[in-house]
Amino acid sequence: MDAQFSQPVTQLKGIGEETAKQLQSIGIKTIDDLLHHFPYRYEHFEVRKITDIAHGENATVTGTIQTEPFVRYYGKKKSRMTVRVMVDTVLITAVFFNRAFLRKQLRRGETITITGKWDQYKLSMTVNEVQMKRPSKSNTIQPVYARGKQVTVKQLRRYIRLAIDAVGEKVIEVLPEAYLKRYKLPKKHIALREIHFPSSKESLKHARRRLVYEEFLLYQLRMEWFKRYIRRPNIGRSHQFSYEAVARFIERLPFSLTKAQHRVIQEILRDISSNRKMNRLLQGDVGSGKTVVAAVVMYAVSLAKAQSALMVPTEILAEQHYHALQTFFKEEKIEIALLTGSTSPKERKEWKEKMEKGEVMIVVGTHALIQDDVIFNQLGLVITDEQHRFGVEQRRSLHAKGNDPDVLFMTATPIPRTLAISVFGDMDVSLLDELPAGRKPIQTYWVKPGLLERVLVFIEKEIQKGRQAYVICPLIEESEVLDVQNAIDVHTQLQTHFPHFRIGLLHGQLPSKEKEQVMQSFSKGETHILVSTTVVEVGVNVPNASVMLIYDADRFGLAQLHQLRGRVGRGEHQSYCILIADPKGETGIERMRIMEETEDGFLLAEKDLELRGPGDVFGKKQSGLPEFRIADVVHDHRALETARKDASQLINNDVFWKSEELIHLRRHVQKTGVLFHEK
Ligand SMILES: Nc1ncnc2c1ncn2[C@@H]1O[C@H](COP(=O)(O)OP(=O)(O)OP(=O)(O)O)[C@@H](O)[C@H]1O
Repeated sequence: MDAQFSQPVTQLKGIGEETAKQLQSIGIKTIDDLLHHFPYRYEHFEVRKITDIAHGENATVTGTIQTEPFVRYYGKKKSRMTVRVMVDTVLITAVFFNRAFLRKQLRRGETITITGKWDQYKLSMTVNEVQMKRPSKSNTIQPVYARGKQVTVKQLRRYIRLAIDAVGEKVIEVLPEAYLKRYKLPKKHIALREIHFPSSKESLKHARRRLVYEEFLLYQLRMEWFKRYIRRPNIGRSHQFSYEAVARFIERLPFSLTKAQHRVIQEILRDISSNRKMNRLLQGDVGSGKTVVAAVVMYAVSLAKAQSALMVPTEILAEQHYHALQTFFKEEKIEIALLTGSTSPKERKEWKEKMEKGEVMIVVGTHALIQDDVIFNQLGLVITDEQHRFGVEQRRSLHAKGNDPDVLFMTATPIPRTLAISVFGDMDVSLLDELPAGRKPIQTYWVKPGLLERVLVFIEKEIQKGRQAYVICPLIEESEVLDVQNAIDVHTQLQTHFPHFRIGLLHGQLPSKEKEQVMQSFSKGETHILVSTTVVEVGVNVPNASVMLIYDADRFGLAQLHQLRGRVGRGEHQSYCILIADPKGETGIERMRIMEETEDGFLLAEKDLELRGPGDVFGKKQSGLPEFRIADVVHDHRALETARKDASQLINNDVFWKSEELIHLRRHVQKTGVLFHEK
């Protein structure tokens, strides 16, 4: 970033063309690249007293060599070398495997520092690391770098040392003095030196803090700049409608809205009535009632004589939303269209004509909505539900159908707020953080597969009470490979077990019509149990269902389990989620426990992130999370939040555009080609 260091590495004394080539193989071209090639971990060598080290522990000691090395070879390459070393007042044996080449250096009387595994009974240490001297301090921390095939960590350390020494204090300080003071952050040149060659744990911590903050601040400044200035000329349509009419519509709904629903509706209505294009993310935990929010907003848009499109990822969901909207709009004279892959050509033609003429104000559909031949008369609002499932391309093409329509993304995937900001930083976020009144907490139990019989007895009782149950089996196709329960088998087993119950089977390979029928009959209460793959994960709403049984639960992400669990507890009945799993590792056990303990989707998502990393929560490819050089959006989320606030303050203050001190930040912001989000 700093102009003076954008020179090639060959400018450093000691780095020739050959080395430069090797460095290039790991993406290092300039001095600046070298400076910012941060260690991904550190090795800590803390010299300890031999008497303080427990048997089997890995530790570092220093001592004097007492004997000549003794080497024994096995075959051509293998060797075991021992040497006696006086450490403190204990004579120990240092054991080196396959390092006979060190023989000449291990001279009697020399001081060495060794790191390895201590055997208290044999008084020996199996050595991993050796330094032929006493360390200058009792505490040394060595950086470990990501390296290529051609460059070793040792070489990298040397080259980076060259770069650090060459630039010295000349590194440009991008952060304003006031910020350094406020957060007690070291200056850039100190932080760079300490991150590569820490003088203590403490100074390493501060160096990292500083670099993380800087990285986040620069990122957030670009986001804010984008939000305030780039987006500003993007003037959307101002939808004019009567707030009273909307209030009356809300009055007519079959239930009264929660406070959160009211608040979120206000936020969205304000957006659509302003002439700034809306770009908003509505996050609501499972069952928080997002559909009705969408209905109210679409109603308002229809009052403004514009059309709305509600795009959902599956046909089942499209059907369901369509039915829900019909109940909400039952007393209105507003026609609603349903457009999915299984809409008949005749119906499709009719709907399309009506949409083009502007006779249909609300359209619900799957990706069938975005085909080229679908033309809107006056598309004013696009709502996409579960946006993670749509590719950017699909969304873009729907937006393109309107004259810059307002956009609302709805998601039940609980993205922790900080992540939401880093992913969708250029969006406003609304939160539905309240469940409708009268919901009882879902009771979650984790059981081992051996207890299945008892679980089935329990399900039987619930069905006798008039309730229904879901049974989820993961992945129909890959059952052999992954050794998962096969939905078809489970369906057959259950039919044998419960001959008097009607049991439906739902999976992705069924023809759409059949899927729809299966879902409909479960929805109407005609089937008692629905055996399904994860197709029902998103959005399915059958309030009478009170049991969610999940096989092989440890194969799912927590966020996904939470989604599945959210299919029950949607009415007034006490509901249960039963997780069948036999996780082997600690993490797996921990995950099942967390599911038992918490029902808060956001907390779960944070836990999931901690345990598995963001890629796994959102699916590696579609995670869309920006990559940072040193910062970690999960672990450093506080810094991310601080940086976001600071960035917003800076950008909105005139001083930012004038101050001499802020020139470097300003330059950074104005660089183009950094806005990769949804543009
Ligand atoms: N304020 C309310 N009072 C009572 N019931 C409500 C309220 N809001 C929504 N509901 C009902 O709660 C159920 C869940 O609502 P909805 O399907 O919109 O949830 P959602 O937020 O889309 O959840 P998910 O992401 O799990 O699908 C529906 O049956 C809906 O009619």
